Amino acid sequence: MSRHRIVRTMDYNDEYDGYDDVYGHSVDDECISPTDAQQWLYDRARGQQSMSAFMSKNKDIKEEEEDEDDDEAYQKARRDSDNFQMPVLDELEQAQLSSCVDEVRSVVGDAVSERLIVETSMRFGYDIQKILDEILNEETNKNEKRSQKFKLNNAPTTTTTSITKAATMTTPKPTSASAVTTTKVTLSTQKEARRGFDIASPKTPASPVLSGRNTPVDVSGDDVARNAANTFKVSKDQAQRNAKQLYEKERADQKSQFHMIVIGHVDAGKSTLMGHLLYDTGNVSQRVMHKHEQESKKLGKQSFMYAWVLDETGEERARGITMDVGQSRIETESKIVTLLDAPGHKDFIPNMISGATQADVALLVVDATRGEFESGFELGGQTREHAILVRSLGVNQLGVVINKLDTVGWSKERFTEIVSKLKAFLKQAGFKESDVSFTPCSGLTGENLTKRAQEPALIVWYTGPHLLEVIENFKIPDRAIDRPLRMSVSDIYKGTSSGFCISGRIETGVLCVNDKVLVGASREQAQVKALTIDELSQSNVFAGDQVAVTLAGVDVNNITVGCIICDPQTPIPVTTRFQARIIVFNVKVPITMGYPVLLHHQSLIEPATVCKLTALIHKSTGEVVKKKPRCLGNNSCALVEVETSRPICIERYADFKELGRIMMRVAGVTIAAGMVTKIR
Ligand SMILES: Nc1nc2c(ncn2[C@@H]2O[C@H](COP(=O)(O)OP(=O)(O)OP(=O)(O)O)[C@@H](O)[C@H]2O)c(=O)[nH]1
Repeated sequence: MSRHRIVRTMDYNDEYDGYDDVYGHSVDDECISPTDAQQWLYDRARGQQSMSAFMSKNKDIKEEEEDEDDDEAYQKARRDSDNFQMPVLDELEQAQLSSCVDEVRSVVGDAVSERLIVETSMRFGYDIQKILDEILNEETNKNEKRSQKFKLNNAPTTTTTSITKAATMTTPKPTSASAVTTTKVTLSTQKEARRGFDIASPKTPASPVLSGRNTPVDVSGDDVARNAANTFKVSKDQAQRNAKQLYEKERADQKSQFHMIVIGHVDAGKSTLMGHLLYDTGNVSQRVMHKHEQESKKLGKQSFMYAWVLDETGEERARGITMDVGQSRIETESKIVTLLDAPGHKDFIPNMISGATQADVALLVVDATRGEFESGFELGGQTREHAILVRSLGVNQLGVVINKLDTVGWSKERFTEIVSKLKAFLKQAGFKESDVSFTPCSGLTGENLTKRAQEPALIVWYTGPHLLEVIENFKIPDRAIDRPLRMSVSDIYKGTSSGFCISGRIETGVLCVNDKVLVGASREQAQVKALTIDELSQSNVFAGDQVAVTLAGVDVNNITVGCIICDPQTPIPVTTRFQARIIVFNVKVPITMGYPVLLHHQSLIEPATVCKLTALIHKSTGEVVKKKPRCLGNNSCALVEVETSRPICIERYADFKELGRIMMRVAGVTIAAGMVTKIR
């Protein structure tokens, strides 16, 4: 079984709309994630040997100087707050008011008086958007006046920095004494001023969430212009090729293929289920299975013997969790299915996303054990987040596996309870009822995997298909074979012959040996020397295929994971700025202008900022509800502009659905998903 970053296809006909209503509830997580903790907490393991050493290293940090005007404003706000008497309200209004005050405070910090927040909240009927608008506008006006006064007083020597600084307010400071980072909302009237806080670039090391990923090489505008100015000559054969005809000729008599990702909360039993399925379908020999059994027994981990088929690394086996996407293949009567076993632990969600970008369909595995389903689904687990992520990435067929039913005595009631909860959620998440199935099974005992149910307690109420039939019944998504070539690179490695290899998925079009292609944002030209699928040499590969390509004529340093290979005759746009329609679903601090994020696009992870909030839009109708909102909270739908630190290859969703989807993550949490509407 191999392990790598794999492939995806999707149903191009299906629209993105209609599943966004649930985003607000999707990925709640009350606990602090390890990545958050890293940001805020003192950590001995990070080389801070002792608290005294830590303190002495940091003793030179100067307290931030406050501008006199800021100080004056702050003192005024304090006096105002100190003298303010809370109005007498009934219980309900009191609760509305205090939650409003808390939320406003989390955006504006301490520099605004309690009186102003309370009065504005009551004036605007506790509508948080209007209240923030009013308060922030008022502050901006004040700052404008202040900076004009400042300009008059300092007319000849005014500098941008001094004005920006005069108008800076600090937003919620972490309560931990050891916290060293401050989040800022800048109310400057200067256009070029940015709001937000710095995040580590993925270039900086070694968080597990970024492992194995590269960001694009730094491409200067000159390089792009020079390469774009080149005229790319392709052969007559490449220029005039009829991709559909070629596909018919080559693939008509072959079994259709698709990629299936297996997702779900940690320990739901995904690897065990897939390992057992592979064994029962004859894809794992008895000898190998016996070896896993003996070795896992020695370590006292026999219950993981099937999981070991896909969890191949020592660390995964020792920890009993999947860390990267494991890949394998099964053949059914009419189909060849590539299985992608995703990690369930939230620290490895970027790996799961990378796998999901390559999947055509998904199996969502849930643990039926009492308490376990609830912690995966209701208590901030990954069941919801995974389902929403795969849907955001275009997967629209979902097989739900109600697993470990042996732990609840094959109870029909438990099965029905779980199905009804998931049905409602998945519908809101945008899955059509007809594209979702529910199958009871046990990955450990093998019940209902490849044979119809045998277990007496199950057959009394279940007569439906077994898991292999469910997989067999997935519809093959349309392949965009007659579109221009786009291939997203998910891995780069040294080939056996000359040149080097890239692997990834052909998103659209066709690619043939000897074709000329453009590589990544630098648009350097390269030639295809060889093509393989599952190590078998090919002359032509098509949309939907996961391939390895040997390239020549290009500098390996100009290719990175996440970059796109395209057709020289219709190159992919390269940009640092684009507009997207996003749905915000899990932000601790509302998104304001300058909000830093990690942008996920296919396998690319790139630091970016939300540089403009263009409009709040209605989730269902798409109408503009409000132009230029000041901030975006959970569950809001908006048009925003995103700026990346380096040029990236991206498409509009309307042109290439498969390359027009994005996701934004902050501190290990997915905060928004959306689609690209304009490229600047
Ligand atoms: N009783 C019972 N236990 C199961 C079943 N399936 C898996 N398990 C146990 O659940 C534990 C976790 O199984 P895994 O297959 O590693 O779970 P996973 O979802 O792949 O875990 P991650 O990939 O790390 O998220 C192991 O101890 C399995 O033996 C089942 O159907 N019944």
